[in-house]
Formats: sequence, structure tokens, C-alpha cells
Amino acid sequence: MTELLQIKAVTKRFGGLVAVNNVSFAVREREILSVIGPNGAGKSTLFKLISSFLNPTSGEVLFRGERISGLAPHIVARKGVVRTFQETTIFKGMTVRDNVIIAHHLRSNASLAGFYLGTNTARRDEDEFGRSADEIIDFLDLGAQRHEVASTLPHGHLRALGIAIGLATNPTVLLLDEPFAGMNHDETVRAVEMVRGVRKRGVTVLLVEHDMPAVMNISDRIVVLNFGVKIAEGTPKEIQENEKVIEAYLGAEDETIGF
Ligand SMILES: Nc1ncnc2c1ncn2[C@@H]1O[C@H](COP(=O)(O)OP(=O)(O)OP(=O)(O)O)[C@@H](O)[C@H]1O
Repeated sequence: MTELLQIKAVTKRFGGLVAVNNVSFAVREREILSVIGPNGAGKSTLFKLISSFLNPTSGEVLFRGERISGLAPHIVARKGVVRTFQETTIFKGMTVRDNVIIAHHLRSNASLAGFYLGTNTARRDEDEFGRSADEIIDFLDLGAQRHEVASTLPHGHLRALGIAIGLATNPTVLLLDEPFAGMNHDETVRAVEMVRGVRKRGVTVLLVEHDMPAVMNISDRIVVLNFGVKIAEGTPKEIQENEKVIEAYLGAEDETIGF
């Protein structure tokens, strides 16, 4: 399997605090890789470093062999490494369909000025974006909500819309930040299937997630952080049996590893 992303000795300091400490691992093409760890372990910071929302203090992230650390996040997204848009970046006053269409503009060949002037490229893109948006909406089972305004959607559907917006940017790697948080059992089962479906489309998926049964069920491989340091990497079975991982979770008061 080809290595799509290489995280090489990445460190991030916030003043005196080392949030991510000399972390290295690779992400392979079309795998589902989860990053887990107790609260404050550095998972979100690592995601921000990979998607270039933060610059590493030292180390670097390579995508297809090219350094992406230090590039603006929208440039990294255009290259294909996309972090799912949090619920706060969904345009709440717009419909599901319009939200997904707008996200396509990230991959548009036309300039925004072209859209206002109605150039041929812009018109072609608009037709294509509408078709593609409908396909993604159907794929994520949001067809019945297509014309609903985002602010009226329940939590689960909003999460699906976040993933739809991510898919609309045509990512190679999709980074999902806690996609199962706040979901009940049935919603999680559905969301796990949705993420599997995303991978089936050829997308490589990186997750940060606290829901251990879901992580164990869905991941090809898992990277475990504790106090910013990578303490383990392996298959779900290897991680479940890893002494360091068990210790790290036993030390955490507010959650259990749940297996
Ligand atoms: N912008 C920042 N400035 C200062 N400290 C920060 C900043 N962002 C994160 N931290 C600190 O870095 C450490 C790692 O935080 P991070 O959010 O990456 O952990 P996490 O594993 O995602 O936690 P959780 O599971 O609770 O979301 C924490 O101690 C946090 O307080």
C-alpha cells in the first residue's frame, strides 16, 4: 500500500506545554486510521497540524512526498487533505443542497468573479456541482432533507451534512473530528456505515474519536497518543492488548477504553 501522508517527528509547543511531542507515523492509501488517547493527549492538535491549521514547532507533514506543513489550510485542502467542517462552519440559514453546492467551489476551475459574470466555465461548474451535490446527498441518505434549512436539522443529520461538505471538496484524505460524538447506538451504527462508504469511494479516512467500540469496529489501524507522545500504533487487536495503552486509559479518570 502506498503511503499517502507521512507525519515526521512533529512537535507542537504552546508556550511551556508540549501538546504534540515528536510524533511520527504514516497513513496508507485507502485505510481508515484512528487517533485515540485520553483527554488532552494532543489528538486535535495533531489533526490541526496535518491539515495545516497549525504549523509544527518542529518536524513536518508530507502528502505524496511533498511538504505541506507551512502551507495555508485552503491550499492543503485543494491538494486533497481536508478536515471535516465543524457544525459551526455549516451555513445554518441555507439548505442542505446549497451547503453542499457551495463546498464544491473549492475545486472549481472558474474564479469567483466568473460566477458573478456568468462565464461558460462557471455555468458548466454550476451544473456539475448541482449533479454532484445531489449524488453525495443521496449517498449519505440525506435525500429527504435536501431542501431543508440546515438550522432545522437534528444532530445526526448535521453531522452527515458536515461529511457531505467534506466529500464535496473531492478529498484524497478526509480528517473526521469525533464523527460519532453525542450519537446514540443506532446513530453510531449508521454513521460507522457512512464512514465505511466514504472509504469505498476511494477516500482515505483519518478519525479522532472517543467512542472505543466504534473505533475498534471501523479502524484498519490505530495510533495512540498520551501526553502528546505516540505510545502505540497497530491493528485494533494489537492496541487492545497493548500494556501501555491499557495503563494510559486506566490512569484517566474520566473515560474508559471500553473493551
Ligand atoms: N491553542 C492552544 N493554546 C494553548 N494550549 C493548547 C492549545 N490547543 C491545545 N492546547 C493544549 O494542548 C493539549 C492537547 O490538547 P488537544 O486539544 O490537542 O487534546 P485532545 O487529545 O484533542 O483532547 P480532547 O480529547 O479533550 O479533545 C492540552 O493540554 C490543551 O490544553
